[in-house]
Amino acid sequence: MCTLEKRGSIFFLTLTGDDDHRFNPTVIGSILSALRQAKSEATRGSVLITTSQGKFFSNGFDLAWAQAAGSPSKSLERLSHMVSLFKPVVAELISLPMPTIAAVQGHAAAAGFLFALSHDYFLMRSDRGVLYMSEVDIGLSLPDYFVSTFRAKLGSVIALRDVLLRGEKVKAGDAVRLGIVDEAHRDEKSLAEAAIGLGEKLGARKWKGDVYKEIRKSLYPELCETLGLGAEKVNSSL
Ligand SMILES: CCCCCCCCCCCCC/C=C/C(=O)SCCNC(=O)CCNC(=O)[C@H](O)C(C)(C)COP(=O)(O)OP(=O)(O)OC[C@H]1O[C@@H](n2cnc3c(N)ncnc32)[C@H](O)[C@@H]1OP(=O)(O)O
Repeated sequence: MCTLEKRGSIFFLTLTGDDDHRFNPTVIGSILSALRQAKSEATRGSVLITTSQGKFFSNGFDLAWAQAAGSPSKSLERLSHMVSLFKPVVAELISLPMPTIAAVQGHAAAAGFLFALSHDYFLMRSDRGVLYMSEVDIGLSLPDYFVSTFRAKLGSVIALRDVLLRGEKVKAGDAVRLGIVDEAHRDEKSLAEAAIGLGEKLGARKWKGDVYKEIRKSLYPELCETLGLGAEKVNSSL
């Protein structure tokens, strides 16, 4: 499950527990509620930092839950259901009226990688954890919003190929080199310190949340179309 706590101007969304933080309908629902709570409480200077406890940031959708459906067709229905449920999570992050930071302290695979990548800033520890899009290895196609997010966020065709078409397990140093991750930090403590430091620096700018989110959305027109996010009126003021 996840928790949301506010310390100063920073909202901390944490996937709790020492499991691999698989996304099933219950977990997805709790993440969505947390994001909507942060949105409702947002003020100028608010920032979101998302992290997890333990060895995993998230290992993606809960395939065991899908496979427990009792038949291949029902398993696919459950998987398709998770795909549909998770799309609003990405949409909330892309339209959240505050800067967002993913502090990835462990493995981020498949939908877990997508979750991290849906944040504005992506920080990772370098001593543990890999980024891995396993779909090509496990024979699953990629939903449209997965592809749109990666195409929006990864500027390099080499990175897109290595991650999505080659299923590379990418460590932090290589992820920085490929332009996937902003910063690699030697361990969990320095990662947390860096994420909070960045959050405080961004929060101090006191940006207007509705302007911030509309500028963010304007950067990713294909992704916003896939997510069904239209442009919204901004109350600009001088
Ligand atoms: C109605 C029907 C309509 C049809 C609809 C159909 C729908 C179709 C759409 C399908 C949906 C597609 C989208 C799917 C999304 C999903 O999320 S599906 C779920 C996918 N998830 C997975 O596949 C899980 C993938 N995870 C893994 O494979 C592993 O967990 C892992 C991430 C690779 C981690 O493996 P693990 O063995 O646990 O790793 P470790 O033991 O921690 O590490 C391995 C070794 O590497 C060393 N290491 C780790 N990190 C580092 C580092 N940063 N630096 C150095 N070394 C590192 C670690 O120490 C280990 O080394 P050894 O100890 O020496 O082995």
